[in-house]
Amino acid sequence: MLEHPLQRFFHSMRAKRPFDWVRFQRRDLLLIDHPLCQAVFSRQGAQLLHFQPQGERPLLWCAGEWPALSSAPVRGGIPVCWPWFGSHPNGSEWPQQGWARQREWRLLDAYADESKVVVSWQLDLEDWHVRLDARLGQRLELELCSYHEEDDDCLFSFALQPYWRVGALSRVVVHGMELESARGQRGASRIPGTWIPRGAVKQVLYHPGSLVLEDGGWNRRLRIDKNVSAGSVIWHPGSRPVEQVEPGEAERFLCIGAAGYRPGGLILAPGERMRLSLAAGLQ
Ligand SMILES: O=P(O)(O)OC[C@H]1O[C@@H](O)[C@H](O)[C@@H](O)[C@@H]1O
Repeated sequence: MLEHPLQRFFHSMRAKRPFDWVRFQRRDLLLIDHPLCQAVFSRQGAQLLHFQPQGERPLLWCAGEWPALSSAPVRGGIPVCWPWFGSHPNGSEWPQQGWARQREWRLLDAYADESKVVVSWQLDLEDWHVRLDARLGQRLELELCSYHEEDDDCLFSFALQPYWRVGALSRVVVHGMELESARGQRGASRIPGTWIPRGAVKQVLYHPGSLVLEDGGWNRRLRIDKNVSAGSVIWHPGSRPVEQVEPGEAERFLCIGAAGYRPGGLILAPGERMRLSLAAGLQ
């Protein structure tokens, strides 16, 4: 059995290296096959759906069956939430997590050399612009940069919310939380800061450091870095049924990402560039 539904393209690889396109479940997919990694982006949402460093198991989880409606977001990989994260501050009729996941992005650039693959995507929606730069090798690095050309300051938030593939959620421990629980306290570094996911979780933590996802099931440690000003978004549905997650599949992922977010939203001035970065690699 495949450990990721998109590994199928590399098992039967007739693809041109390092880049090729396929049409799959009503989406355009950019396949990347490089000596350092294999990866798949969807043009819809500029979503990195699959990433597997050479010699390792996949880092990302992705649903096997995608919505028939091609504008509906695929669950899995690294969704780009933009230009708002979570619910829209003004109304529930707006799509959860913004427009970016539904739209077709423009591929700006894709090239590779011995040490990396670089892929850049852009989405322009009237006066709003966002660019995603990805650098892939043994680890992955993503940077989002956004600005708008409205006349006034605007409410804004964005996030990269990865679904990390784990051997078994029940054997996961997350390290690095001590930085949050310790904020402002003396002797903080002595607080043992491990967190064991149990049940549903939905949180944004503010701390300057990295988190480490230790996966006892696959016996590996994933280090997750973000830019200092970003929050760490942590999400899992627990036993609640969620679209595109088959029974038992929720045991195979945990979302830990980066969010440029504050309750009520951030203010983005006209022309101001706001960046969000996320990097991850096995230790
Ligand atoms: O189902 P979606 O839109 O992909 O979002 C997944 C989850 O993402 C989290 O960030 C939100 O806090 C949850 O409310 C949401 O359910």
